[in-house]
Amino acid sequence: MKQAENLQEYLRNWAGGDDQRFAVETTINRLLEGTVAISEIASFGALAGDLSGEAGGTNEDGDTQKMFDVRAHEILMEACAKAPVAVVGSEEAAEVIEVDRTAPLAVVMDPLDGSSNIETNAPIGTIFSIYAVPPSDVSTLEDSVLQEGVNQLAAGYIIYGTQTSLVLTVGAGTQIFTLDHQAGEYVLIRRDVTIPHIAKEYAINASNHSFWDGSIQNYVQDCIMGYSDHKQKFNMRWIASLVAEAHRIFVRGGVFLYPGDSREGYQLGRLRLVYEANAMAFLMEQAGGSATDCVRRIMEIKPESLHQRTPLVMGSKANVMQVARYQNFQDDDRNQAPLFGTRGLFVSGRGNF
Ligand SMILES: O=P(O)(O)OC[C@H]1O[C@](O)(COP(=O)(O)O)[C@@H](O)[C@@H]1O
Ligand SMILES: [Mg+2]
Ligand SMILES: [Mg+2]
Repeated sequence: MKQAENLQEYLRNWAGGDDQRFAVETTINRLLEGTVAISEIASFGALAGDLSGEAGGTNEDGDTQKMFDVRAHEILMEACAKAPVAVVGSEEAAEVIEVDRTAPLAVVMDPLDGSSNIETNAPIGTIFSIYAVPPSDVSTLEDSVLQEGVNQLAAGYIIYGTQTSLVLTVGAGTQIFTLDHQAGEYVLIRRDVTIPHIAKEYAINASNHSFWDGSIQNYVQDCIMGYSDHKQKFNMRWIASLVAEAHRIFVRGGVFLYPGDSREGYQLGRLRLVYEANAMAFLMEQAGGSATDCVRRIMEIKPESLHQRTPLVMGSKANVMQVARYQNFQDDDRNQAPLFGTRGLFVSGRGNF
């Protein structure tokens, strides 16, 4: 399948050398062909019943695998086999998978994000990042997928929603494309997306409230109360699908939080650094937003394992910074400091943008 001319045009903004650009372009094109097939299943197949069921196993993170998770993984592995890809790290495989040791690129992917939503007909997606394989004399194949996010050559996600959209960066801004199903091509619809610096919409799974630490509880409480004596009201969303939450932020700004909490296994939250958070962080930063683990820049965290989790706060830059500021003010501070009282950090002025 030939991708739309304007996608190829964007890929020509490539800052690296010709060989690397060609390798990345080929890999993106093969992955996108795979996602067209996944999109067709999402629209016409899964909900008809054939792939919405459980596959009978769990992935490395303990999540129940759906048949569609497994099928999406297979489709994208076939895509990588047709591209200059040395190794793949996937949510749906315990270990990294060698494809062609001599090839220059490494791919990490969440083949199907939000798959617990399939039967509810909420948006699901695919997330991927592409890295250069470091020289083999200094690294193992696994090292290729355990790089800091700042080394990403390209990252993107596809959201299989009302429309199938692609959000892509090769480090030259973030672009939004929509799939023309008839032509089988992604067409550019928004060039150089800019996330508003500040917005009044937040997304968090509030059912975890009692497990959060004091700083997150305080932040969310202040969002609920609003600031400036409630004249600035916040809106709240939770779709339970990372691609859908990210897409809303690209369209109208806001902040998404999945912090660590005290549930067993959730100290570092739910999302995975290597194949979920880093791609989102690259896309957000290229659109003027940011992404942290509440404090640190996501893309500067050195991954230690493929399925490692990370807290994730992403979106409008001022909102993300504000969450970081709350990390310094725990419960005790709030009660002791007359500045906060019951009115919250927003009202006190300490948390203003
Ligand atoms: O179940 P929760 O706590 O609402 O978490 C939802 C989060 O989990 C995810 O579904 C995890 O992704 P996977 O479906 O790929 O495992 C995210 O898309 C979403 O943000
Ligand atoms: Mg996911
Ligand atoms: Mg997944």
